[in-house]
Amino acid sequence: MDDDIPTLIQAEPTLEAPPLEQTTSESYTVPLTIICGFLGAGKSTLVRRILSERHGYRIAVIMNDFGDTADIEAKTINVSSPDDPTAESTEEILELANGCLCCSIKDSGIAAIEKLMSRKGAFDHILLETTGLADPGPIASMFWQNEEFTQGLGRDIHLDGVVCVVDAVFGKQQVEEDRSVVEEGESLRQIAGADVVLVNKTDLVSTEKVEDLERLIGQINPVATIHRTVQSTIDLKHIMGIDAYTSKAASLARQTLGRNSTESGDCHDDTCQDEHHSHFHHYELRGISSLQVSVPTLTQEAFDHLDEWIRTLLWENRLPEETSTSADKQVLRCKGIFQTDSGSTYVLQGVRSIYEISQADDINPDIGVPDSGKLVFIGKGLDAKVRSSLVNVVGRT
Ligand SMILES: Nc1nc2c(ncn2[C@@H]2O[C@H](COP(=O)(O)OP(=O)(O)OP(=O)(O)O)[C@@H](O)[C@H]2O)c(=O)[nH]1
Repeated sequence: MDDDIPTLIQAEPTLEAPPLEQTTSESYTVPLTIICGFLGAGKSTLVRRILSERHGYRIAVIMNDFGDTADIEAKTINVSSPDDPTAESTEEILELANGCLCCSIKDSGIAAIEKLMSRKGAFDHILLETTGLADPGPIASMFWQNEEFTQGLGRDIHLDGVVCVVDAVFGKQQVEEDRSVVEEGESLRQIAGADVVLVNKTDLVSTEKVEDLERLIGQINPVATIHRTVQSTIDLKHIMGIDAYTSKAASLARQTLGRNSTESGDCHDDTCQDEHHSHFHHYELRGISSLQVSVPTLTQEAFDHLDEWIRTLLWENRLPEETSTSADKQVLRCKGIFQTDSGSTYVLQGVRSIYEISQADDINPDIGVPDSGKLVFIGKGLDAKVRSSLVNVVGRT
């Protein structure tokens, strides 16, 4: 494949779209959204819509190949390099009629993104479509808090969120029957790693079936926002600019974590025996489950213990009180919001072994201070022992 970058003609947005978060400062980085989803769930439909609709956003879409865009009219197909116009045609980047760019990722994702970034300014947001079988975790951690990445491409890009498209017709069956990997299905990992889940093809099933699937998704991933879609039609503000990996997401974190606690009946009492309350519904599928614990205001000492607890579990696959590591314990995603007695609010974000606890800097006074914090861990082997260990740590106030 030719390494040169084709010339692009800069296009203005066709419609006035709400501005995506952007500043003119040098430190501005382009948000990147990862789109994953079950086979046949509607990922290409979503991408095709984004590439052809007059939504007014300038989005660069990176996809596995251009096959899916064959029926989309490209405004310009740039096949030669500005430095070497005789260079062989590669069709690496297409500019589409609505101002979006489409970039192939046939060989290496990073190479495609590097090429794309030389066009920074021609687009405001990157969508990266993964194959139907991809687990988004390793891809997300490549773009988030990865030192090598941060020193290179990461200067220009930040991870905005992970969107998973789920088939409303076969979603439940796919989750329950997926045995592409022994013991742990990829579809489970896709839901576990998502910040937003689109339950697509809701035109084909009853409301009861959609609700049933949403319950299942909520049990696997209690912190993801779920939207119902037909033909993957969604207001793009729900999947872009969600800023799911920064402390700016405090309001969002509070919404999703708070929402879950109301909907699932979590009473914030870890000793509660009420079987209707979510923390006693230990839902587990092929070892993957979620663990939710409410957190009182923490002292600095308890904060330090919590940090150590998270570090030990994520990095060493064990609890601090255990001596041996266990491959059966693995955190795929964690999220949380809590306060300390110094009056600060902190947001926890984690993807696999990488995590960050950052001070929330956008507390919206209208939302108010939560009466209780919350931590959510999604992964393997998060059983009652792990739960009581965590409760013990955050209880040391
Ligand atoms: N009835 C109905 N059909 C849909 C909907 N969304 C997508 N489809 C159809 O479902 C089929 C699969 O959609 P795609 O968008 O290709 O799915 P995909 O996730 O990209 O598939 P893979 O790339 O093979 O994993 C296509 O025939 C779509 O037209 C929907 O909301 N309702």
